[in-house]
Amino acid sequence: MDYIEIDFVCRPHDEVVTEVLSATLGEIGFESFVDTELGIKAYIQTQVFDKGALDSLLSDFPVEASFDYKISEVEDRNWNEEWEKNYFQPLVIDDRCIIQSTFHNAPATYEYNIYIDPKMAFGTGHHQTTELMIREILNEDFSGKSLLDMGCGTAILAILASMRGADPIEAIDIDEWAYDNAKENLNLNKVSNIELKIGGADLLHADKTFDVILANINRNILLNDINVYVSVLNKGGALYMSGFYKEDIPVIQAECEKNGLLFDHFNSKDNWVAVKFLKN
Ligand SMILES: C[S@@+](CC[C@H](N)C(=O)[O-])C[C@H]1O[C@@H](n2cnc3c(N)ncnc32)[C@H](O)[C@@H]1O
Repeated sequence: MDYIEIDFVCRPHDEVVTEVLSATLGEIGFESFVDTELGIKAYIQTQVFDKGALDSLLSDFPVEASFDYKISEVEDRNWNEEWEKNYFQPLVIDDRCIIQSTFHNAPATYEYNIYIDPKMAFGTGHHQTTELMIREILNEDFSGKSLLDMGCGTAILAILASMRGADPIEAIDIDEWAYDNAKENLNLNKVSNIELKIGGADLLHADKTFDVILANINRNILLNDINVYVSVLNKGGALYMSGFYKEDIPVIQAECEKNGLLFDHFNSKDNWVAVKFLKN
């Protein structure tokens, strides 16, 4: 999948401006953000990028600030290598779970030892949303529950859910890179009860339903697809979602309630949230 990188110079360059900028860019499809000396770099899938939407966002920016930006295309391979070298270090969550790559040699002495070679796929645990979802999985009993990991990326959540007893599991991602990478990671972790598929919510049908659905994607895709997720969620089942900010909870909650779900709780980190809803 091709990505566009936008290098923003922010004036003033302070935490409020960069946080509001990444939050509002997230609303128009930007997926990841890296701090730089003068502002941030933001990444979006080429096919989702809309320059008009970006310019109107900047001209209506809610905080006193001005911006210069430079757009460039990012080659998959360079992005991947740079990212792996610079950002992916072994990560321990709650002293229970370690996520590392095969090129790390951290001790694998935790309750859950996960190996992820991320390539271009999203999901090493380092993004706040992945970490929040991991915490949700660590805190729930998934034994014997059928589970769907929608937007699986590296399949990190499905792999941990499998280690926590979920079975059977389906993991779906719209991105071919993610599919290929998830397949490698299932082999690396010797997990054999996860069926991988490429696609979106159109792959979900009422003849195959789940006790648990995990969906760490983004606000707009979730809002669009919640009704489909609910249609394949069993009675008494749980829908966990992340990929959006605290201020998005009311609109996500309204869509869930419209589809008959009940709010259970949310968790947050750096303004990102993971939420849990139940189907009665
Ligand atoms: C934020 S990443 C999450 C990856 C991983 N589940 C995690 O928690 O780290 C979102 C993933 O959703 C995928 N995705 C985007 N739109 C989707 C859609 N409509 N249906 C399914 N997957 C989608 C992306 O390709 C990406 O791998």
